[in-house]
Amino acid sequence: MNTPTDRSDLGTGARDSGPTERPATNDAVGTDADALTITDLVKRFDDFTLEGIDLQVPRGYVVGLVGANGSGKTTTIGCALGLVVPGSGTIDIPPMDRVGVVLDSHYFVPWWTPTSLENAVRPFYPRWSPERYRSLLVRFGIKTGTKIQDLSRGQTMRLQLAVALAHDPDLLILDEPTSGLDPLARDGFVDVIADFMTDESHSVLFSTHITADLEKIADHVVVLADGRVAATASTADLIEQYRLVRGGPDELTDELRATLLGLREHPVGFEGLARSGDADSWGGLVVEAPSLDQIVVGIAKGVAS
Ligand SMILES: Nc1ncnc2c1ncn2[C@@H]1O[C@H](COP(=O)(O)OP(=O)(O)OP(=O)(O)O)[C@@H](O)[C@H]1O
Repeated sequence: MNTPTDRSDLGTGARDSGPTERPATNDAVGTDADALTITDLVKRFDDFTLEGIDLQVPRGYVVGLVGANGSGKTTTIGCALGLVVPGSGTIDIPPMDRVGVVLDSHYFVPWWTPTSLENAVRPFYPRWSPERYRSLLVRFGIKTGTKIQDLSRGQTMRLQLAVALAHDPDLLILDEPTSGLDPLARDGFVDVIADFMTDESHSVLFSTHITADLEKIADHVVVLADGRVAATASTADLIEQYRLVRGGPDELTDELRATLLGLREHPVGFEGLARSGDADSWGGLVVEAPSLDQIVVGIAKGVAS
C-alpha cells in the first residue's frame, strides 16, 4: 500500500462526448508504472451501458472499486479479465498467469477437493507454490480433502484467494471477495491482502460494497454510478473532499436543497453530502467528516437524481 500524492488521475469522470469506437485490445496503453489500465471502456447491454470507463491500478497500489448494485463493477472487471467482450476501449493487463482472481461466483467443479483443484490448475501457472497453497489453506481453515460443494460461501471465497496467491501473481483482481464473510473472516481476508502488498511490485483492484474494508486497505477509490466513473481520488482525499451536513427542518434552504448530494429528509430534519468548501461556508449546521460509505451513497444518489 502506498501513500499516493500525485495520482489524482486514476480515473476520470464520464465523458461528455461519445467514446471513439475502436476494438478493445490488450495492447499496452498504460505506463510501466501501472499494473492495469482501462481506457475509454464501453459495453452496451439492452438496459445498461458502461460508458467510457477510465481506470488505472498503479503498481504498488490497492484501488477500490465501489458503487451501488448494478453500477457496472462486475462488468468492468469482466471486461478487464476477458470474460465479457467489450464494445470498445483498451485494456492493458498482465498475462493471465500473473493475475490472481477472486470472483463473486467461483468457477470450481463442485465435487473437486482443494487437492484435486490444485492438480487441475497448477500446470497453468509456472510460479505455482504448493507450500504457499497449503499454508494458505491452513491459515483459512480449509481441509485439503473436503469437497468444494461442502464448503461455505466464505470458505469458497478464501479457497479462491488461496489459488490466486499460490501462483504468485503481480496483480490481484477481487470482485466482492468479502461479501460472504463474517467480520472476523473479513479482517483475516484483508490481512492477507495487506501481506500481499508488502511486496511493492504487487497491485490490487478490489470491488466491494463493504467500504469499511476499503478504508483499511485501499490507497485509491473509484466510485461507479450508473455505468460511469462518478468520482475518483485517494481514499484520504475523497473523505477530505466531502462533508456530511445535518440540520433541522427550518434550516433546509433552496440553496441547500440544490447543493446537497443524496439529500434525506426526515421528521426532525435533513442530512446530505456537500463538497467541503461549500459546507464550510454554512454556519449553524452540523458538519461532520463522512465515512466512505456515506460518500458512496451520497454520490450514487446524486447521480441517480
Ligand atoms: N450479460 C448481461 N446481459 C444483459 N445485461 C447485463 C449482463 N450483465 C450485466 N448486465 C447488466 O449490467 C448492469 C451492471 O451489472 P454489474 O453486474 O456490472 O453491476 P455491479 O455493479 O457489479 O452490481 P452488483 O454490485 O449488484 O454485483 C446491470 O443492470 C445488469 O443487469
